[in-house]
Amino acid sequence: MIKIGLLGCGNVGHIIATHAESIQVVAVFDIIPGRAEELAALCHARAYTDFDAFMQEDFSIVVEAASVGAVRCYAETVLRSGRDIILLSGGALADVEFRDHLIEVAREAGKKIRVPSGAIIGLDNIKIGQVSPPKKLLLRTTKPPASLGLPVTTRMEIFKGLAHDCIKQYPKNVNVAVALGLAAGRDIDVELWIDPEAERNIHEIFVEGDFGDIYVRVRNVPSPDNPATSYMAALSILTLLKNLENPLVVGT
Ligand SMILES: NC(=O)C1=CN([C@@H]2O[C@H](COP(=O)(O)OP(=O)(O)OC[C@H]3O[C@@H](n4cnc5c(N)ncnc54)[C@H](OP(=O)(O)O)[C@@H]3O)[C@@H](O)[C@H]2O)C=CC1
Ligand SMILES: O=C([O-])CC(=O)C(=O)O
Repeated sequence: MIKIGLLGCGNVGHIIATHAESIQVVAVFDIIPGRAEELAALCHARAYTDFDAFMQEDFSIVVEAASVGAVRCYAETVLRSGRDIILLSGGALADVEFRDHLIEVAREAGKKIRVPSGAIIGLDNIKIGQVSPPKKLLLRTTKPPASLGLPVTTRMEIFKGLAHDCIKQYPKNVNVAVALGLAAGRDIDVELWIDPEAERNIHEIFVEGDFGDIYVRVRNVPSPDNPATSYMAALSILTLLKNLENPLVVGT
């Protein structure tokens, strides 16, 4: 059974810890002691607020479900310790210098950085962009005001530009945009909308290239404990973990 260390005991951490079937959550880490202890009790793991002590535990992979800042703080140490890491806050990799450094560390350590599909669909074949760059690659994300904590009463665009700039302003809402860009091999255009009529977190992907064109729309149910995070993001990690050791790999 794969043993994991869970970095982040919030909304996604709870879903992973309480739905894990083919994995064992050995240790959990959060900056807030009460959160770590409560989650550890739920999944029979050990709770840590000291990262170095957490890293002494016996697990082979760290699942990050915390924040962009946590990735910057801890990912390198995880890789250097000889563990793989799954990054839900993949927005941290929008910083090219940090990304290149982390990839080099992973290469030296012989370990993997995995960025799951998270709250979006289609990362597998967007990778064709790495061999045939798309002419257009746009993500239009629409969220209800609660997801962004903004008291907006009419639909409005709050960001238009490149993913690497958007993630700086909205690190809890557009990790998907950075993941899309990592898959496609280039930064992508992003529109972020806030809509009081929207009941779901909606991601629309528009791609045009030599292959033809794509339109994908995902209408995500917000997570029960964090409306900014779509429930699908937690399911995506659970699925990644379930398939880690499967000899049959489906999708590009
Ligand atoms: N790639 C994707 O598709 C998606 C990515 N995400 C990202 O996944 C992450 C987890 O989401 P979710 O579970 O809903 O978030 P939550 O805010 O519910 O939980 C995150 C937990 O991690 C803690 N935390 C944050 N930073 C650190 C740190 N440096 N060290 C230790 N603990 C830390 C938080 O504490 P505190 O509350 O004090 O900050 C909180 O307890 C977020 O970064 C989110 O933006 C979410 C959805 C989709
Ligand atoms: O959950 C979502 O819909 C997307 C999200 O928050 C993110 O990418 O950071």
